[in-house]
Amino acid sequence: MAVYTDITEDELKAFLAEYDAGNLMSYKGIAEGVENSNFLLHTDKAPYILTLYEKRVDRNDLPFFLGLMQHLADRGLSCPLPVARKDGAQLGELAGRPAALISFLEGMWLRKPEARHCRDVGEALARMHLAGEGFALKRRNALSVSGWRPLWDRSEDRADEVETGLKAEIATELAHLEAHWPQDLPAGVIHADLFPDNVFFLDDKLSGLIDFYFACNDFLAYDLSICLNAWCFEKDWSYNITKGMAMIEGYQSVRPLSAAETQALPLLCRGSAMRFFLTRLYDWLMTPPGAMVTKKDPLEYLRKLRFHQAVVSPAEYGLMAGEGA
Ligand SMILES: Nc1ncnc2c1ncn2[C@@H]1O[C@H](COP(=O)(O)OP(=O)(O)O)[C@@H](O)[C@H]1O
Ligand SMILES: N[C@@H](CCOP(=O)(O)O)C(=O)O
Repeated sequence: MAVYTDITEDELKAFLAEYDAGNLMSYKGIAEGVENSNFLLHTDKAPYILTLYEKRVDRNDLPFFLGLMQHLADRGLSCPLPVARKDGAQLGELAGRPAALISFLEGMWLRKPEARHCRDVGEALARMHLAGEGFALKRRNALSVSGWRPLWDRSEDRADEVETGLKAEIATELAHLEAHWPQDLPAGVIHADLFPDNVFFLDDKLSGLIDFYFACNDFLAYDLSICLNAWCFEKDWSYNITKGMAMIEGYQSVRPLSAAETQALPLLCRGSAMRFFLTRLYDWLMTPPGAMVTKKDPLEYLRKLRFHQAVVSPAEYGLMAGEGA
């Protein structure tokens, strides 16, 4: 559950008085999510999402996230929009936290995505990459290769509590990734967390993307590797090549991959598996018992990482022969 900060009706009414968003009729905390506190509000005008940004989100990054949603929506991408206050600001303060009112996006996330949904996600990801062009603000990816070691340093001593031998295995993999990480691939604004819970579908059609709070500038193909990891494995951690093929095909129908991106895909998939393994491991070890958040299993990403380590050709992800040439 992710409601870290509680709010009173009076506080909320005072916050809403700064907006032209109607009169409050009801509000409730949203259980899903990890990073921030989210509430669903109904006013006599519309439903809204209220997000209180918690300590892991740097206040200085908020203009990037909120500005990006606006930029993408202006270019036709379906995503939530920050609602401007009467004074024009997109950000206010509530219960001592930076807070924003966000438009409500209709739809639900898919618990059991199929290959055709993966195709839609690939296509939407590529559309997002194109729509991100020209966005003036920049944000470095703090969770790319240079960010992994500091994260690992904080967990490494206790890693074997999660699985015996983990400490040595991850140390070797991290050194490999640091030594071989690509230097020069097409880059731009990436979502960086486009997991199934961040993609909404309505009547079996993709209705929009949410949760831009890890968005940053990085290699575009790295974002695709994150989606392959998040969408194309089964519950037993086996890779579903039909889903992978559909996702890559959807992506390439909008933005074809270059030969360099295709060649880099296995390594990028290893890297993105490492990234989610490390953040999950850290949370797994550090979150106090009883915290109101559902911890995610780091071992899921260890199994995925091992799959990628055994990949010898990008074709194993479902790329057709000759693609990306
Ligand atoms: N704009 C939105 N429209 C509709 N529902 C939303 C919207 N933003 C968030 N939600 C709901 O809140 C949940 C948590 O939001 P999310 O942004 O993923 O949180 P976090 O950043 O804390 O992980 C989502 O799974 C969804 O149910
Ligand atoms: N997608 C990440 C965790 C971040 O969760 P979100 O609710 O912000 O999408 C993971 O699965 O480890």
